[in-house]
Amino acid sequence: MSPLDGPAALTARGLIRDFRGFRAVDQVDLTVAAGSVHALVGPNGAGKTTLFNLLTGFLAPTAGRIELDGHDITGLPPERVARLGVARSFQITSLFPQQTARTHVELALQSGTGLGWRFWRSHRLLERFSARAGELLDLVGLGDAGDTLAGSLAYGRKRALELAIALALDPKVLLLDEPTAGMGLEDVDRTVELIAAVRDGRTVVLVEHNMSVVGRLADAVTVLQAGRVLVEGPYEQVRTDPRVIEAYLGSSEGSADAAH
Ligand SMILES: Nc1ncnc2c1ncn2[C@@H]1O[C@H](COP(=O)(O)OP(=O)(O)OP(=O)(O)O)[C@@H](O)[C@H]1O
Repeated sequence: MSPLDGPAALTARGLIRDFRGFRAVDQVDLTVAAGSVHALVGPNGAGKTTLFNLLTGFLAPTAGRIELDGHDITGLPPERVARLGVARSFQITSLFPQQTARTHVELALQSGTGLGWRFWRSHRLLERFSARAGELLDLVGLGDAGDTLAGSLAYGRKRALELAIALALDPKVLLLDEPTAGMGLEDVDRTVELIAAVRDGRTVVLVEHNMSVVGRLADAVTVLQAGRVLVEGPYEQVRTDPRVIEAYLGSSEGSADAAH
């Protein structure tokens, strides 16, 4: 059975977000099936990041409702949303260049929220988490980099570290914001394999521009345009939808695959 036939993990109904009169997200309905990989795609400015921020509590909606496993989480602050099991990958800017990869994961494990570094503790306390931190580093392919300073990691490995930090929360729903952005082909392939490995037992929502990555990972795709849902459905159906091709290429020729 496809996860798309099962229950929803995350839903949005009539979601609206205005910025000083400008409607960035406009009446969005979204259903993310439990256990699925669900991609959010769309041209620049379509509202993907804003929607992501709404789903994780980083922004409050102007109107509408968000449910996690059927429970209303609308308007909850990001810490609460994270504790309920929704984690997002960190941006590289939130890594501490002078701390090791292992320390980052230990701190995320001990914070219990996956959100941050506000409860800085002693190294002795952190040691409690070192075995689990090692497992998570192994999982994302950083098993050999535990003692490496985050600032010295290559770009693709920094992104892998962000993923390990997000996974420290053991989230039910993992949100990944452009996980392959700025990567060379090799790192893209590694990241796709990594996401395929960590999706087991979880729901993954990803914003992704690279349609080949979407095709390899996503069960379902929501295409946004000008803040609205243009098309939603299984990947194979969405990629050949004339409205999607039009939105990406501005003509009915070609295919969404060309829109990297
Ligand atoms: N804080 C803000 N204040 C005002 N306008 C905003 C704000 N955040 C986003 N917007 C506007 O909302 C629209 C949607 O932006 P958003 O970043 O969500 O799009 P996106 O689909 O993620 O684009 P991209 O692919 O370029 O990241 C854009 O027109 C943007 O300028």
